[in-house]
Amino acid sequence: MKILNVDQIRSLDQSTIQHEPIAPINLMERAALTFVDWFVDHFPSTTKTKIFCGLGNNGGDGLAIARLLLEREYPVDIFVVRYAPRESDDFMHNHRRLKLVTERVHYIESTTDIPAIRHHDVVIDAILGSGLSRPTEGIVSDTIKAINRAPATVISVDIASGLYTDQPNSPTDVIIEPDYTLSFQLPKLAFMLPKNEPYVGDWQLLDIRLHKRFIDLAPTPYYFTQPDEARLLLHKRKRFSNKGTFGHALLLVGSYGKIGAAVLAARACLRSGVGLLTVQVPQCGYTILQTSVPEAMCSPDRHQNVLTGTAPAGHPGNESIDPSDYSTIGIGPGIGKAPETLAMLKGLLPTLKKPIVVDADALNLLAENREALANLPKNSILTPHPKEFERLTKKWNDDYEKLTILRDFAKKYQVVVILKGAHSAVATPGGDIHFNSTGNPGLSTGGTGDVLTGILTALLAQGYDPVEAAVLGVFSHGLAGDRVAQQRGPIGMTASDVIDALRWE
Ligand SMILES: NC(=O)C1=CN([C@@H]2O[C@H](COP(=O)(O)OP(=O)(O)OC[C@H]3O[C@@H](n4cnc5c(N)ncnc54)[C@H](O)[C@@H]3O)[C@@H](O)[C@H]2O)[C@@H](O)CC1
Ligand SMILES: Nc1ncnc2c1ncn2[C@@H]1O[C@H](COP(=O)(O)OP(=O)(O)O)[C@@H](O)[C@H]1O
Ligand SMILES: [K+]
Repeated sequence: MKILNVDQIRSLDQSTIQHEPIAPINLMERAALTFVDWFVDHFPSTTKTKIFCGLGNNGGDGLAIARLLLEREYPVDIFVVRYAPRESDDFMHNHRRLKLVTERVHYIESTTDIPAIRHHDVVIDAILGSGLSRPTEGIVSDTIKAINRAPATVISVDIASGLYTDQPNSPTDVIIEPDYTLSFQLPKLAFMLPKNEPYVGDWQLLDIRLHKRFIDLAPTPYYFTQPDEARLLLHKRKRFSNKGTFGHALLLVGSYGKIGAAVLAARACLRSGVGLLTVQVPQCGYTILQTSVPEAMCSPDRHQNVLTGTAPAGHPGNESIDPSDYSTIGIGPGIGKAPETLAMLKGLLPTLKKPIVVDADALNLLAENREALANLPKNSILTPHPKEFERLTKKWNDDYEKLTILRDFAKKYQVVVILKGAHSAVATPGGDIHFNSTGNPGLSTGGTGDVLTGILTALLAQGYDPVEAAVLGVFSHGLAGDRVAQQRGPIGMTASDVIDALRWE
């Protein structure tokens, strides 16, 4: 699914009006009806509802919603925030229609007009929508502050009033903090960004049947992965396949005290369909790995003997291993940053000809030795969390600047970068970003990133295109986390639970 910018959203509305064709006021009515359908599913008709409307089309939506809820006998009060002398045409039309059916339209011109909002009230925020062009001020921001202070449930129509759709807000901006945002047709870029969490709440899309062909043709670098899109990426298995069909992956993982990372990555790799797996761990991990992951072959690094105490602390690499014997390599989880590990990484990269997966301390080592980044095989997948990405690049002032840095980095090094977190962002070498739609805060626990590395390594080994592997991999990883959360709640989820919940169908 595409994410369009605010100018494109405006053109999309116009295109729908022209091509369907449909009168603007009827499109607004359709939007209001879809909102009301959701509302009646979630709140009983006894719900005391206060609808705050601005003077543009978002306010027009609010007025239409008010009329439709009154028809369904909800106790509704309407508050129009009169911050300017002019209203939009569709606002005025809906205002006239509403006045014919209710007396309960109130006007807010000064703070004394702002009503008390009580605990069981539900507030619908239709003050400002995607037409926001400057920070809120005066009576608009006073009303927003009053709504934010109130103990009521708040639902924003399309987008929280005061939140920009696709540009940064300043930290001093006054913005509605909703419990829900019900947004029309397509997600807004603002919903993908961590700093906006308080201004988005639980967001959902309402399908108002905007012009599909316009959306199909609209150019954008931003996408939001839908379940059917992810499923289409999945390779079907042929009846006469054998383990050789699905690649031989090599994982370079683990160090003393971090063999668990190796076990998790290996188990996830096997659960993601790899044909054969070899895991290279330091000598100290040999027995652990062979016992806990019997399906994997283990190639212990013989430099290391923890019993004598003379062993190197890190992951110096096993000279008997030839990278060209493997379909791909996953490197990083638990390897540490010892000098011999750095030497291994620096020696390995120039010898590689196929894309690999780079995670965790391999990324931190690259951050400290940025000249080695140029040796990454093209189309490799890097999986930094935000702190690792900052080490690889620089500090950003806001989430939008972070997206620019992310796209530039992926383009410069011709790699796929998965910036992990809620709505993990997959940046492609072509400069696009695919935001993930699965996952939950239960995944914020040690080891889930190692699981992702195992998944991605398995997908590359099976011959998936690296961008498709990244999009499908983060989607399936998040979905596994969602299955676990559904069964036992997000708190207490472990990385092993996520592996067990992986399903490829
Ligand atoms: N055009 C359409 O066909 C549809 C539009 N829809 C609704 O229309 C909304 C967009 O409507 P508009 O473009 O009228 O935008 P808004 O309703 O956000 O209002 C924009 C108006 O407010 C003013 N304004 C901007 N920032 C302000 C601020 N900080 N303080 C005070 N005034 C400010 C602008 O100058 C403009 O006059 C969407 O969010 C959605 O809710 C929906 O009805 C779906 C269909
Ligand atoms: N709040 C969240 N919502 C969705 N996914 C999350 C959230 N927190 C973490 N994750 C996911 O969990 C994984 C954590 O990876 P990482 O930070 O590398 O952990 P570790 O290094 O312990 O394995 C990533 O895939 C990330 O996207
Ligand atoms: K709004």
